[in-house]
Amino acid sequence: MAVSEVKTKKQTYLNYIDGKWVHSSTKKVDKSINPANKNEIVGYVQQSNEEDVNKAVEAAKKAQVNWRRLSSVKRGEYLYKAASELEKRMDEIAETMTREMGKTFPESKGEVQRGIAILRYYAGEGMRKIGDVIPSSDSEALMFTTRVPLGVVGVITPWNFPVAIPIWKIAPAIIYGNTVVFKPAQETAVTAAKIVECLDQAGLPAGVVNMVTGRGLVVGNAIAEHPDINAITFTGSNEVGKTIAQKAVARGAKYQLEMGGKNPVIVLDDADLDQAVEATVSGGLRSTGQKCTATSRVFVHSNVYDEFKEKLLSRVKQITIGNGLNNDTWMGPCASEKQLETVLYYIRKGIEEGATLLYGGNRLEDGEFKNGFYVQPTIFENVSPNMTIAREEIFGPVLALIKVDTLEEALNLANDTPFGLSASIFTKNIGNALSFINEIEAGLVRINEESAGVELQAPFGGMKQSSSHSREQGRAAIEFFTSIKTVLIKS
Ligand SMILES: NC(=O)c1ccc[n+]([C@@H]2O[C@H](COP(=O)([O-])OP(=O)(O)OC[C@H]3O[C@@H](n4cnc5c(N)ncnc54)[C@H](O)[C@@H]3O)[C@@H](O)[C@H]2O)c1
Ligand SMILES: O=CCCC(=O)C(=O)O
Repeated sequence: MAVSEVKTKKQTYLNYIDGKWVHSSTKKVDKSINPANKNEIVGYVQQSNEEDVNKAVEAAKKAQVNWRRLSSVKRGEYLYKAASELEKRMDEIAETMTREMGKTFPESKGEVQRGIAILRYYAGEGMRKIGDVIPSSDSEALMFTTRVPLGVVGVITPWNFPVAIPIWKIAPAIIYGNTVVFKPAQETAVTAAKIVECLDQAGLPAGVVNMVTGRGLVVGNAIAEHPDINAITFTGSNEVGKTIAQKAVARGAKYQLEMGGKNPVIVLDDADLDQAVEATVSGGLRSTGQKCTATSRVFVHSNVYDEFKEKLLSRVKQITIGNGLNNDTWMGPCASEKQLETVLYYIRKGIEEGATLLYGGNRLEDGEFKNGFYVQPTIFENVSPNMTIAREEIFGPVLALIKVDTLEEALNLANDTPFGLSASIFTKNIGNALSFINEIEAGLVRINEESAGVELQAPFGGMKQSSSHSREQGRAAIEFFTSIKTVLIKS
């Protein structure tokens, strides 16, 4: 909700433009609230407009030349310092993340640790090679490739990994010599401001990273359309991603999209069922199912279906739900009321379309849950491939069990989706594992491991409509954030 001229003891977080913390031109702020208790305000964040984006782009453009002329080794030193700043504030920032979007404190802390490791990884990247010598057909010539930054990069991020995703975009962008205009999800803009504080504390030159918070339709759109933003890296929904791609193409900007998933797990009859159950629960329900890599569809071989189902139900019944700051909470609330409504919509849809609700399905509203956006972990069976819950991304703690008789049937059904982000199989048979690796349409292929979880040094991204076919993280990031120059020198 927009609040004008708020007078409050809660901290108001500002935009960060040209090395300074500044109010937005609108003088309006949004409340960032705690999904575990909607009456708790975590902070106020700027509700910015196009004018603020213009100022940020101007600052980023001005900073770009000096930044790109600095050696990448020197640029890396700023990232090492930012990592140390983040490390000093690990608990505080993890707590803010839990308060702002609900994931449990240990998960938040793990994510901040991941952010620190990403910063250090890309700091080291400043010392790695950026080109190759290629033989020329002219024996008198030297031919090689080098890489140059793209210029100003727009970074647009979602709320579900409010530390890791911004850092895995901003760190490679700046190590390769780009400057950044960063627009975090408004739901987690306080956490984002704290990351930017760490970059500021690291002494990053003014204008290298700028942050403008606000609504997607206003600030995000202004970034997508700005003629001086040379590239946009976006993570979020398919709906928004596609509009950004169209706007980028229309003005010749480079773009990168990481979007949704409908991630399958296949459990064959030779699987270790305890391992498969644990991975399904962890991959599907941690972070309240709000990961693009979350398990959503579980294809179980008919020979072990009943046993798997019983084990799964008994494990899910042990899940403790509550405020993510409580030590004994395993699953926190949905990140927002909107997200809770989306999850409840899909649960209703599943029931209406004839799936069998095996467990959960309800909002929790009594006692400690009264003011939060809590939903039970939910399991459906008798889900047919054409049902909405088998086709659309839910982004909540909902699993659909589907019985199959063969690996081939499981693969056909698993691939029957527009998405292709992550996929797992549980089997002890190497032949089945190899068939899965070859046939599954997913960017992340996991054998006897949950569908969620990403290693920062490895390429990350999806096939089909889960991504724009590029990859983030690890060395793969260089492909998006730089342009290749092929140089030929002759005396
Ligand atoms: N593949 C991945 O790596 C990955 C990771 C995390 C989340 N996601 C996806 O993100 C979605 C959930 O996140 P969300 O609800 O924040 O997504 P979203 O698309 O609503 O928002 C993402 C970002 O885009 C901004 N935005 C919204 N409308 C915009 C517009 N018209 N123009 C420009 N920017 C706009 C938002 O303010 C936010 O910063 C899910 O679909 C999930 O699968 C994907
Ligand atoms: O939500 C998308 C990112 C997924 C991720 O980082 C993970 O699965 O750990």
